[in-house]
Amino acid sequence: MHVHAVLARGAWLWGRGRGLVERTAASALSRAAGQLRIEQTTAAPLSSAPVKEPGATATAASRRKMAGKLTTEDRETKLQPLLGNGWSVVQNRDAIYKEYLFKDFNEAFGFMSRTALLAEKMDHHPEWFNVYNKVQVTLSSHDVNGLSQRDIKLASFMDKAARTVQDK
Ligand SMILES: C[C@H](O)[C@H](O)[C@H]1CNC2=NC(N)=NC(=O)C2=N1
Repeated sequence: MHVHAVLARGAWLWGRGRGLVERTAASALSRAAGQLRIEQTTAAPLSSAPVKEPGATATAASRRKMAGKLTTEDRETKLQPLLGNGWSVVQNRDAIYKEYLFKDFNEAFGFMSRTALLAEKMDHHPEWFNVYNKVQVTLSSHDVNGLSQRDIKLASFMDKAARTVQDK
């Protein structure tokens, strides 16, 4: 083969090789994107699943009561245990506050991820602030402008989630 023909064939093969690499990379990317879409599709029903609240089988009257502000009795029986576990009542607002400290960002974010899943299911979201290993949380129910049973439930869950990620 003439030297030019060899060079031309070499260049053609090189171009083909590059094309193959690019096509392989592109199909890997689209597979990854496809997986992402699948994950999003399968995750969607979970996040929009109806919430099974503890009061789901209660009467309409008791359901209304559960959704409302905590009563004085609730505050003694349900809020007190949280106040003995790092939560404090916010000044000038019917809300509770706690600061969680983790080993690192990974632990803090794991805690936030676990919390986010329940928060979305409950349609009840924490006000929170994270820097590195610290998560500051305020809980209150905007619709009743104060503390409700939902804050007790979310606070208790967050304490459990924090212990779970810290034990790992
Ligand atoms: C429209 C929507 O259901 C409400 O805004 C939800 C969303 N998340 C919420 N989160 C909190 N913490 N309190 C609420 O009252 C509340 N209400």
